[in-house]
This record gives sequence, structure tokens and C-alpha cells, in this order.
Amino acid sequence: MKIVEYPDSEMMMMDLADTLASELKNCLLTHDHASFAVPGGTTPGPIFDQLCDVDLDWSRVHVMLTDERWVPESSDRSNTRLLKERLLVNKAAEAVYVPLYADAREPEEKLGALSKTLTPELPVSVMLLGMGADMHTASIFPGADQLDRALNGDDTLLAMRAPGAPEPRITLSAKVLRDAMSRHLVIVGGEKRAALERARHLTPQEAPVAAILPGTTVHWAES
Ligand SMILES: O=C1O[C@H](COP(=O)(O)O)[C@@H](O)[C@H](O)[C@H]1O
Repeated sequence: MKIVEYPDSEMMMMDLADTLASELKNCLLTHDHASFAVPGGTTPGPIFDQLCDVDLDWSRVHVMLTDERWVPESSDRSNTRLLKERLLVNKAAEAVYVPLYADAREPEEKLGALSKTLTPELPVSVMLLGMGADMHTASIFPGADQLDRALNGDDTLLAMRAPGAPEPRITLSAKVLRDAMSRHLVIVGGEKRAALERARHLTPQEAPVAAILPGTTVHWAES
């Protein structure tokens, strides 16, 4: 694991967007397309605002979420809504969107169909992850109902429910996260930095983010 520290989050978001764009461009030099997995939540929006205006062949970039809250796109909790409003706009509107949500009461109803669409995109070429202060990443939460399977199984996609998650979730498995060709984790603030340090000494069962730290570049700013 490598940690890159920044004096402020604005500089971090710009630098990380530049890094991700460079990795996508490099991938497109030798592959017919690049798959790009990004998180939702409150952190990545400014990165998306930078990326969506980068000049690259977005028509050959297949964009997916690392996880989704099982809520309608109209909800302000929707990661899909964040992706469509902040990343898949301007030049990046040309990207190919690989969905991680479909209109159904429960994620289990759509797991097979969504996995079938997602599988050809693996391994992910470039991955950006977030982390909660509880040390979850994607939607792999401590105490989740399918935590062991998400950490140790061969699934591509799982439905998850956890005490720390306000709604049912769907998430890429730890295997898919670990198999990414390039993996970045972006966190802001002292609380998450302390959580990251704790996770380095805990098991993935205790701290799911620990399952993906080896080989990950962590980007951190205090505020
Ligand atoms: O619920 C989620 O949490 C994590 C972290 O979110 P943040 O708001 O603290 O950045 C996020 O990476 C994930 O995609 C999201 O579904």
C-alpha cells in the first residue's frame, strides 16, 4: 500500500483526476476498451467534475460503480444519480455506462442480470474506491449479512445488508476489487485517516477495506 498525502482536498481531487485519466489513456493505447469502476458517496464528486472534461476517447471507456445503494435514481442517496449527474456528462457523456441498479424491490431480483452485464468488463482496468469511517469499502460493511462470502467467495456481485448501511446494497466482491489492474482509494479527513491506520492492523472481517489495501494507492487530504 502506498499513501499519497496532499495539503488540501482540492489539490488532491485535481491530481487524482489527472492520474486516473492518464491510466485510462494508457490502457486505451493497448486495449480496445478500458473498464473504469468508481465509488459513490460524498467524496468522489469533485474528481468526477474534473474527469468529465478530460479529452480522451470516452466512447471506449466502460464506466461502472463499485457499489450501489438499492434506492431509485431519483433519490439523493443514489450513486447512479451521482454518476450520471457528475461524471457521465460533457466529454465523458460518450462513455459506455454499465449499470449496477435496476428498478426492483430487492437487489437479489436483479443480481443475475447485472452480473451478466458486468462480467465481460472484468478485470477492471482502473478502479477508484472510497472508504467509510467504519472501514467499509464499496458496500462491503463490517457485520454485513454476506460479509464472509463477499470477502472470500468467487462471486462478481453480491446483495448486502448491514447494520451500518441505511438501505439494501449491491456491491462488487472483494475478489473483483483485488483483481483490478490499478486501484486507488480516496479519503478525506483525520477520522478516516485514523480508521485507515487501524484497518492496517485488523482482519478483513473486522475492517473490510483491509482486504484491498495491498497494491492500492491511498490518496489522503486533511480537509
Ligand atoms: O455508502 C457508501 O460509502 C462509501 C464511502 O462514502 P463517503 O461518502 O464517505 O465517501 C462509498 O465509497 C460507497 O460508494 C458508498 O456506497
